[in-house]
Amino acid sequence: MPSVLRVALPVPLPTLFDYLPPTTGEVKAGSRVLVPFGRGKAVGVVVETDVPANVGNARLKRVLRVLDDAPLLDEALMHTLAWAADYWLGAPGEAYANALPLLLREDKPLPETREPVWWLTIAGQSALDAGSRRGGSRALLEALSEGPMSAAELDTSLPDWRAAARRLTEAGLIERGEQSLSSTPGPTVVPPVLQAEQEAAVDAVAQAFGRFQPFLLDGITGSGKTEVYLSLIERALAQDKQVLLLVPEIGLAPQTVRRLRERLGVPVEVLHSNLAEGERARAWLRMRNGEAKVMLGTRSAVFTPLPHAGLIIVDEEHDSAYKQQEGFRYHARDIAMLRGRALHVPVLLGSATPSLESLANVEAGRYQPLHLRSRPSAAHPPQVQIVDMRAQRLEHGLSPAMLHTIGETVARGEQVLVFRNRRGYAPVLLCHGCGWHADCPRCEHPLTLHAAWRKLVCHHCDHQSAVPTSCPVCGSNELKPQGQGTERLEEALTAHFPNTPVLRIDRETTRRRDAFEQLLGNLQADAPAILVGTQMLAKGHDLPNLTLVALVGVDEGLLSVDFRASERLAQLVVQVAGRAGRARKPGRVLLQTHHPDHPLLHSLLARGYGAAAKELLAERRQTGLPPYGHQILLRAEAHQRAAVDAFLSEALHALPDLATLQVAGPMPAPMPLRAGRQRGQLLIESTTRRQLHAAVRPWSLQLPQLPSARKVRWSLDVDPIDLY
Ligand SMILES: Nc1ncnc2c1ncn2[C@@H]1O[C@H](COP(=O)(O)OP(=O)(O)OP(=O)(O)O)[C@@H](O)[C@H]1O
Ligand SMILES: [Zn+2]
Repeated sequence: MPSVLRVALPVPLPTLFDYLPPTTGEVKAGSRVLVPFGRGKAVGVVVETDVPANVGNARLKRVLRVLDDAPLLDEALMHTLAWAADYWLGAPGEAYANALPLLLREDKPLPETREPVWWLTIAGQSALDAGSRRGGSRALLEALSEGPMSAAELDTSLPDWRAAARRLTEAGLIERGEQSLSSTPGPTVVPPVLQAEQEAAVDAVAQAFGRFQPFLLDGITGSGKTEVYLSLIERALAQDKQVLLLVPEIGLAPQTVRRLRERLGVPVEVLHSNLAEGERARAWLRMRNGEAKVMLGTRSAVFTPLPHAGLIIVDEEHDSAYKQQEGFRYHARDIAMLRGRALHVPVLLGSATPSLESLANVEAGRYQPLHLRSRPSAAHPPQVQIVDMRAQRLEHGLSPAMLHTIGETVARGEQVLVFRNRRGYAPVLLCHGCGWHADCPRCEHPLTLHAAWRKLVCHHCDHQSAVPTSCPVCGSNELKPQGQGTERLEEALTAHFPNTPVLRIDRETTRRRDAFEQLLGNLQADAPAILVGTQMLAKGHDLPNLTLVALVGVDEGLLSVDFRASERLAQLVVQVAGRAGRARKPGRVLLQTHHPDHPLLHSLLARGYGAAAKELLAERRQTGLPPYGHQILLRAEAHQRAAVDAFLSEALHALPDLATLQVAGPMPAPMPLRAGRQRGQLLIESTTRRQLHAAVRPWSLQLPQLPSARKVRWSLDVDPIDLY
């Protein structure tokens, strides 16, 4: 057998591919290579070198070109990726592809790591003096008249600058060049003096520098977790080490970047899906080269190379955004742990509402707990009060008590957050004559009415249709919106409080880049306002004049069949409530419900998240559910129900019949039809992870060979967080 290179290619197949090495030169694991693949070419990552081939000589092809002289992915990262691909039972090639920004998965030279900057040309200066340009172009000329600016700077000061930059570059009025990052000013903000508990947390983590140790920083909302991160980042920087800070959402990034830049006085790299590909690749490479020290990013940033690793931080570690829901279905919190272990650095998870998984890890002694129990800048965390909605006359879903308190708050000149986790005007359009309601034809789920768009929209598959003027069944024209979405609440609150600005913040109003920041920027710090929004508003924002949080319509979470629904609801309630009273003014939280006696609400409100989480954990232990039991979910979908059933039953037959495995299904998915596809699943559980993997790993390789596998789309989800 000839010795070959084993290469990961970005295809959804459970294998690596063998290629003959190039005729000259040496290739190292972690380097990218261009190889012939199918009828074309592909860029892959060399996983192993000098291994005996798995296939016969005749079928082996030779690598076309080696793209990297030195490995792009270092040994520690390669090791983590191999482990992760095996654990999540993904296609290994997809795991390696996830680790690289898109631009680095192409057959192109590595981009320059210096940041592009724009400056005025002489012609540009004259155009500005002559006042010959208007609008965005003029704004950009004016901004650059002060001196060159980088993309990142322009992003913060002139959100819509890109189109103008293109026009002005073409007209020769501005020019693009590159500048290295050394010219960042030092810190501009003085850190607060840490409180004793913050200090203790910082010391504990700092003492673990240089070795792997997981920590869970369990600190109430507003307790200063971010200050703990900042102080630790400073300590790591003082030792010339790199830090990776993960946040769950892009929405949190701009605020946090600003806070980091002001405090640390070093360049802070950013990596999230809203960036241009070039910027993502540059940020990744600057960390890889060691030029940059701090990386702030969302889920996929967990793969950032850290040649001088000092610390990994996962903020809001309970957030489900850390789980990738397609392709390589990894969990970034778990990858962070793997990386910490491989790099010998501490990993700090932080949350006001830790996941039950992390709490169980503390209980088992695997994670060291750290606590922050008070708010340094406020007297008390806000109290949550229940508003019983039963038998109340509701005005667009708002009870009189709720409206009254909102009125009092804005009359004092303070701000209110009305939380409703549903976009649109109303979740259902119902015929008052016969009871018909508008359903998505592709999902058989109610369509959401969007009043401003005059459309019915499916929130599961995006199917859209016109709003009927009369009922298609009985012809009645009494079609009534049922229930409230944020759009309807905005309308109702605007009508009820005509003199107070009402701002809606949800996926629709924040579609544009930076819209979220701008909306919040429009809030005057000392003036009254009502914010209406979805969970985008649940976390990470500090609005000092916000003193009332009103939660409406969280009852769905109390009634859900998903075993994680209670945990999610508890987290959401506590996080949203945490937005109230963060500065000196005391905060209040009202929760409006039809189930005032629900046990979860009771323990949550009477004894707090920690106590509620303990009860939920006890239930999970009793029922053998995660984190005490372990699950792998096989999902399948097809246009025909019969194809789904056939595949799942063949899959079930192929599964070894072991006493250590419990199998549920085949069964329809909780949402049996979605976007016109029939969906089904098979849930495999075991009390030990090892046994579960030992059984499922060989089985997963059999699945593509099953006769019915070609007729369905299927996927395996290890530790699924959504069973739908
Ligand atoms: N030691 C301190 N002294 C004074 N103010 C502090 C101190 N630590 C934090 N703060 C302030 O308290 C507020 C909340 O802090 P921070 O944003 O770090 O909390 P957090 O725990 O990350 O919040 P959340 O989880 O709710 O987003 C901020 O305005 C911060 O500047
Ligand atoms: Zn649909």
